[in-house]
Amino acid sequence: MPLTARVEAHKVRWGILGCGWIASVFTKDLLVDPATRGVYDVQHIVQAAGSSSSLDKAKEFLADVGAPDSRAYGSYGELVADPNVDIIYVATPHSHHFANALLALNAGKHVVCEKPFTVNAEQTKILVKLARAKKLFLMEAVWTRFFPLSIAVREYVKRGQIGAVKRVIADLSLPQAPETHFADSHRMVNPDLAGGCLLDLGLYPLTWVYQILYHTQPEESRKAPSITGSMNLYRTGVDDNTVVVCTWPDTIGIATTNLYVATDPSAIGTPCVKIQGTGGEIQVAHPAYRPTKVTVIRGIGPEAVTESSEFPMPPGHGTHWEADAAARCLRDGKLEDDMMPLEESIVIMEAMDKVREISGLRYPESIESLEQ
Ligand SMILES: NC(=O)C1=CN([C@@H]2O[C@H](COP(=O)(O)OP(=O)(O)OC[C@H]3O[C@@H](n4cnc5c(N)ncnc54)[C@H](OP(=O)(O)O)[C@@H]3O)[C@@H](O)[C@H]2O)C=CC1
Ligand SMILES: O=C1OC[C@@H](O)[C@H](O)[C@H]1O
Repeated sequence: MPLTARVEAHKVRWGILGCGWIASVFTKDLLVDPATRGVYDVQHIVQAAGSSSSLDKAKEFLADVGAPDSRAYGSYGELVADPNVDIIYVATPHSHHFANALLALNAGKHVVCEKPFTVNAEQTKILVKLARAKKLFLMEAVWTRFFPLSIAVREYVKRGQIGAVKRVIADLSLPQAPETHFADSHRMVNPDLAGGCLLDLGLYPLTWVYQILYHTQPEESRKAPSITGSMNLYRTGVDDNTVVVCTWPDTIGIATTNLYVATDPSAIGTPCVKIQGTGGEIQVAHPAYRPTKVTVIRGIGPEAVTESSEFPMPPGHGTHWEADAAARCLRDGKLEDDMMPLEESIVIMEAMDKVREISGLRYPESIESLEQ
């Protein structure tokens, strides 16, 4: 038994806001015994779930995920008012994150909010300011950052194992031609729900660009890059093909996303992230949001040494690591997590704002609104 097992685990009581697909994945992950991933210092309790549709939906959700005895609510307002809930997980469409996170913070709850944090950077800044004023924990749920694989890759880069990184190319393209995959009302392509591939999928290649080229820098010397980019717009007006170019003084990151082509067309684990240094390259196998394999190529040319490492997923889908990180912050009285700092969420939101501005993609005023 590990030494840490003797210390009582810190228990965190979660309230799930919105009973859709990712809420189900996340809640099931909360219910996985943390010991199965070597975690002994925190534990998760699914205290309650709230649905804006109906009480029955919340009850069915809880029964389906395996928490039938947890408290069900037929509104988000009732959920955030539950005194037995410590932290709210916001799992609604992009368009609703700002209002839902505000609701939870104003009710005095800590918040983990699904990606992208909000529709635009100004909304994120308002949430950050409010959370700080109320001394509440706040985090964007970019689960990939918390994977042991991501931590290892950041370490390789920091230790200079591939020399100076001169370029990161990252892609998340899923062949889901919207004409055949999504009704125009679906959250992926519906402007009223802040759809489009940049906010939904592009956030992952951007995550790779930033967690390598920005996050690995000492905090005090992190600088936002200059941003340019381009988009194709689908018939509903949201993007279905986007490129973001992030330029720092001595390195460049390119993040791409597309709803028609595939990063990994023959499903052989094609690299979705290429971290290219003066002394080699790190390749992360598709998919950028849930990778399990990394290849490090040391050297360049015939002498190069190639080594692949697998990072098998422990029981669960993989969103549990971000939950563990949030729980530790609550235990330690920290208001944000070092792996997904609030300032970095803002910088990435600003990059997405910039490309939307260049390409003329603006969502309806009601959801771009800063009104609280
Ligand atoms: N981390 C990850 O891997 C993933 C993250 N996501 C993110 O999670 C969020 C939700 O995505 P997903 O779970 O796929 O979406 P779903 O459509 O499956 O679920 C969203 C839920 O939000 C609630 N909701 C509130 N208002 C609306 C509205 N106007 N229209 C539709 N739903 C509404 C509904 O729950 P109720 O009726 O109970 O209130 C609905 O079930 C997005 O931000 C997305 O980017 C999505 C997939 C994977
Ligand atoms: O976050 C996500 O990751 C996986 C995708 O399939 C999904 O659309 C997206 O929201």
